[in-house]
Amino acid sequence: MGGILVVLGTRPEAIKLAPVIQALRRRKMPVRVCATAQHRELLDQALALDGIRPDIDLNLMRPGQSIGAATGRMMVLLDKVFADERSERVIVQGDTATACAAAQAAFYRRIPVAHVEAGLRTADLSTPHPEEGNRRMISTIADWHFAPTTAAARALRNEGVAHEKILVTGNTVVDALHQVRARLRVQPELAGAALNVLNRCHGRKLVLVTCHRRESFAAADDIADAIRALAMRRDVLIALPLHPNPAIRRPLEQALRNLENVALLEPLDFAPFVALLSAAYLVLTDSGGVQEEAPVMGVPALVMRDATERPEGIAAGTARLVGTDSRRIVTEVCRLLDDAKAHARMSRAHSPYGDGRAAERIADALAAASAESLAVR
Ligand SMILES: CC(=O)N[C@@H]1[C@@H](OP(=O)(O)OP(=O)(O)OC[C@H]2O[C@@H](n3ccc(=O)[nH]c3=O)[C@H](O)[C@@H]2O)O[C@H](CO)[C@@H](O)[C@@H]1O
Repeated sequence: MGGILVVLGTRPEAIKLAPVIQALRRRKMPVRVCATAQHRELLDQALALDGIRPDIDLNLMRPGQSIGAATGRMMVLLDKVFADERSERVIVQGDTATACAAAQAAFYRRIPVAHVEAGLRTADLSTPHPEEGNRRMISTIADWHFAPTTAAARALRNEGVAHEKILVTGNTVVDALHQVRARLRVQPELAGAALNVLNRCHGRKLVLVTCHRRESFAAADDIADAIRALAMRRDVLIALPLHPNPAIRRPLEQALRNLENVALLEPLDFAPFVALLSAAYLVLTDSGGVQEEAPVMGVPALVMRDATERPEGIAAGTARLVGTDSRRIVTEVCRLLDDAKAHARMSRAHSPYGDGRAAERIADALAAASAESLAVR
C-alpha cells in the first residue's frame, strides 16, 4: 500500500483536512484516510459534505472515556494501522488527542509526520488544556510544519524548529470556507437548516453563538445567564447550534429552552453554519475555527476565552477576548448592538489566516518531498 495516510478524528479536522485530501488527490498522490472518530457524529457530518469516506474507521469513541485512555487506545490501534498500511507519511492537523496520538505512533515507527496548522500557541501550557500541550508535543516530532501564519512560524523557530522544515501556508479553513461559499452561491438550498433561522429574523439582528470547549464547561451557567439576559432584548435573534457533549449541551438547553428569540439548534452541517455566520451581526464563540472564519466574512467575533492562540484577529480589531463572565459578555454584546461605529470598526473583512490556497501549498510541498525521496532510492 504505502503512500500518505491522513488521520483525523473531529469535525474541525475533517473541515480543515478535506481541502488537503482533495489537493493531494488532484496530484494523483496515493492518499488514504483513517478516522479515529474521536467525535463520531460531528466527524461524519463534516466528512459527508466533501464526500470523503474514511478508508479505515477505528470508531473508538466510548462514553466517559478519559483523554489518556482514549489516547492509549488510539496509539495501539494506529500502530497496527501504520504497520498494515505500510504508510510512508502521516498527516495530522491541529491539536486534538487524535493528532497527538497519530503523530506519536508514527514517530515510533519512524514514519515522517506532516503537521497542518502548526505553531499555534497561547504560551501557557494549561490554556487551553490539553490542546496547547498536544500541539507542542506534535511540533517536537513532526518533519513538516505547515504554519498558518508568520506568527505561528516564528513561534516554531523560537522553539528550535529548523527554518527549512517550516512552510507558511495559510490556514486550510479559509480554503474550505471559499469552497463552501462558492457552492452556496450556486446551490443556496445547501443552507438547509439555516434558512429557517433566517426566516425567523424579521429584521432583528442575528447573534450566532457557539460553545463547546472543555474550559467553557465550568462556565456553562454563566454563559447561559448571559444569553438569557441578551434574550430580553427584542431586537435580537440568538441562534445557538448545540454541541452534543452533554456537559455543555444540558445546562444551555435547560436554561434557554422556550425563549422566543433563542433558536436552539442541532449541530449544523458546515454549509448551513457558514450561511448563518455570514448573515450574523456578530458571533459569540469559544471556537478556534470560528475565530478564523469570522474575519473573512467581516463578522465581529467576541471570544469567550481568556487567551487565544489566534492573536491576528485581535490585533486587527475584528475579534475581542471577552472571557466567560456573564456581565462582561452582556456588556460587550450590547456595546456592538447599540454602537454602530464600534460595530463598523470590528466588521472590516480581512483574512489574516490565509488566502484560500493553503492546501495547494501543502500538497505541492509534499509532492516535492515525495519526488525527492523517490530520486534518492
Ligand atoms: C484550542 C482550539 O481552538 N482548538 C481548535 C479545535 O477546534 P474548534 O474549536 O475550531 O472546533 P469546533 O468549534 O467544534 O469546530 C469549528 C468548525 O466547525 C464549524 N461548525 C461549527 C458549528 C456547527 O454547528 N457546525 C459547523 O460546521 C465551524 O465553521 C468551524 O469550521 O480543534 C481543531 C482541530 O485540531 C483545531 O484546529 C483548533 O485549533
